Amino acid sequence: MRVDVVSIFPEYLAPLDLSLIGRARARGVLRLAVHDLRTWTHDVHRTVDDTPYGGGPGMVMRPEPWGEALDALAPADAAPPRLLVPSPAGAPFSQAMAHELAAEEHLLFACGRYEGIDQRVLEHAATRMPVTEVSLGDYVLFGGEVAVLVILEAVTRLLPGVLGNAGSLDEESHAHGLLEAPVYTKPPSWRGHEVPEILRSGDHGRIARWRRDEALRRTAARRPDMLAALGEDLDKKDRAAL
Ligand SMILES: Nc1c(O)cccc1[N+](=O)[O-]
Repeated sequence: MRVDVVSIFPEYLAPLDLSLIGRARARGVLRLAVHDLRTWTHDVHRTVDDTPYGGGPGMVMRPEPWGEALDALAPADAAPPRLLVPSPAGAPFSQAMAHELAAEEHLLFACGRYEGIDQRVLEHAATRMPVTEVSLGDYVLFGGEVAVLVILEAVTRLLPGVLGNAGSLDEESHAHGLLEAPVYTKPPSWRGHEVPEILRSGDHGRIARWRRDEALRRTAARRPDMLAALGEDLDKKDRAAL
């Protein structure tokens, strides 16, 4: 997978050199490049923003640098990337979207700052590539860079060969519409708290049932919306756990 990220703060994306993402890049599973939007400015001050039409607080990111950046990173003679614009006005990011993005050949992230990017940039881009505004949640950040780190971590870990133990993808939260069950390790007793006996029984069938029941109970308590979405997918044993 090829990923390009455009930002006025490229150093914000430095964590993408670390850990599993760093290793995925070193192994060529992920070809990632971070670009400074100011590369595509031509004035002495390398201006990327201006005052908003219609008045109001703050500044808006100018269309010209973005237009040239997208022209350079998504040339007309190449297969178009999927443009992702982190924004509080975007579609909610989810594990399902992470799987969808993990299947893409080329992702192009545009990190907005200030009050956002001139809307015409997204309109023009949509004439030649898929454009998705995506939101991490209903709160306000300084810009899109932090969202890119979150999205890229969720996507990269789904790429073949990135996780040492691909099986861990099966039981984690949101993998099957439920929150994951609690986890324990040694020692069996710690500060008066014991590991549930079932987990030390060696009975893998009962352990799997216990984990499913705990996941159901957690999801019912913390995310009833997720449980409701499962609806008919719950069987009699599942319903007995609730
Ligand atoms: N919430 C927010 C923002 O305020 C700015 C950029 C991106 C996001 N977001 O992805 O949620």
